[in-house]
Amino acid sequence: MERPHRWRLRHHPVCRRGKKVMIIILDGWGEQIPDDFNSINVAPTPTMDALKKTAPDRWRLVRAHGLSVGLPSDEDMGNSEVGHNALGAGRIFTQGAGLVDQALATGKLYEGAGFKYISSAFAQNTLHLMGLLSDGGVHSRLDQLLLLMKGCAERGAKRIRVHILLDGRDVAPGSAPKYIDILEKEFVDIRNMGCDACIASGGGRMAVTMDRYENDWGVVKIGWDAQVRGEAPHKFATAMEALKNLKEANPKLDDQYFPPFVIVGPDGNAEGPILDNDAVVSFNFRADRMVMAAKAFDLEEFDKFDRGVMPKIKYAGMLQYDADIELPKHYLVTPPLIEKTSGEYLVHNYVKSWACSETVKFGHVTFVWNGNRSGMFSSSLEKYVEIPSNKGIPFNDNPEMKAIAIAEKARDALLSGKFDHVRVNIANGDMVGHTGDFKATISACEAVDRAVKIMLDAVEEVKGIFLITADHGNAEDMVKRNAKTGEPILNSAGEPEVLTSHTCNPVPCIIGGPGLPKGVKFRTDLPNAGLANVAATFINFHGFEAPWDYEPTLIEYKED
Ligand SMILES: O=C(O)[C@H](O)COP(=O)(O)O
Ligand SMILES: [Mn+2]
Ligand SMILES: [Mn+2]
Repeated sequence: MERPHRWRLRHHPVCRRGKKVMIIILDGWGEQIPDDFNSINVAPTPTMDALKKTAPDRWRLVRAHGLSVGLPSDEDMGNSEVGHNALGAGRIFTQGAGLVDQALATGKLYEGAGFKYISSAFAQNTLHLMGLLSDGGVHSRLDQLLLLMKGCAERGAKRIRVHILLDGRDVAPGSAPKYIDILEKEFVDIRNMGCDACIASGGGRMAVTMDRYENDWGVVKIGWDAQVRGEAPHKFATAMEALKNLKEANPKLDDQYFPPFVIVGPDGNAEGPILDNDAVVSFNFRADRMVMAAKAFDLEEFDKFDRGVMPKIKYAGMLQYDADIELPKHYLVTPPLIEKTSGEYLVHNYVKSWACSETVKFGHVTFVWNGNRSGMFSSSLEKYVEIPSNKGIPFNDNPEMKAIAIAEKARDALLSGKFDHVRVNIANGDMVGHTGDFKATISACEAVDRAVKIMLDAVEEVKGIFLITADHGNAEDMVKRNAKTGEPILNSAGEPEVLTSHTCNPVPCIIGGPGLPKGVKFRTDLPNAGLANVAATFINFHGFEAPWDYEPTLIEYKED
């Protein structure tokens, strides 16, 4: 029998109400053997090192990848979306990757309203598929694209144009040709089915289309020009030729930063501009880096850049990227419904929250934390602060990013006495880790440690409680490793191969502060606990028992 839902939480037997609680999410900060390729190990991090000495009572590891965060398998590394969903919701939900897998395997994807909408264009017009071309499994998956393409061809698509975004961030730098090759081979089968298919445009994900949280609309505009108008500074006959030529011109160019290019036919005309009555599908399942493009494709009123003459298209997302604003209106797979998150419970129990990050992670600690929900639950009990990220500077050129500014704002929020729950995301370990620049990532970790110190000093001053954790690993491993020996894999020049992606490593979870009741420590009966166990833990720190359906708390109380 289902229990009647109640928002009001019971009082915790040991933790008292009214304590100031600081939640610090270190983005991309995992635990890995402390060798020379672990930037966190190499960086001077005195504050984090001192905390580790409190293990096992107040420092432990939690799982942040695979099944623990709702991904299809334990081979899947964690990511910010699934990590922050689990942290904020206190439960594990099957995430976009798995939902798309299921919808394709069962054929349900082709029965939904979204597919019906786009397929009405199949007989006479072109189907455009746009998204991240890799098997990283964070934003999209190549096998899903191939299945979708085939499914569409089987169901009458006559002309398919694929607009590719090169990865090199969730997968190895320089791996783009491998994925293009697989795609090109699939086109042969598709053409044999009577469907004319090819790549129409491309570019690196960080330079073209996949900006997030409105950091730089220019990135979306250059994608728009290439995809919709068939206009880009570089034109080539094939994507492979584009990669070869652009790399020759700039050998340091990484996949993720490739400029936009358009594929042209022998007549010099673009192979696949988006025209009236065409169908367009963005095949990324993850929302954050597709929301901006989805707005450009889906909204009638749009003023972020000049779209030129807007073609009348049928646009659908692989998922709906923002259910609150119904963006996009049409989609192929229904996203996970993540309700009754910790933020909503805190509001119902009159806990005042303050959340902050810099632009590139702001949505993680607000929108994603709240179960992919826009806005606040209560404008009187919550405040969200965004610190503008640097624009136009590679993250490895300024590895300090905004860590100190966030920490100082969090310190001030805590000391102001106006908030019970102060929550931040410190982005450096992740954003700089993704560049693969080892030296810069060491500086990033050093800055993170300084930021943590500022916030912990404030917790000390208000006699509060802190909880530090991370959403997934990244900075702790900068090289690809032999799965069996753990040794770095060397390239032909004898150098370790760079790892730009996240990892499958666990992340630390650390509790403390003068407000933590004596005798509260980590329990030892949850060795496989994951990020979803964190919410119950900080709800306890606010003086409440967690909701009954949340993953169990990490703490217990033992009198000495
Ligand atoms: O979008 C990105 O930057 C990467 O694909 C994943 O990083 P994130 O999950 O930490 O955002
Ligand atoms: Mn992250
Ligand atoms: Mn990341």
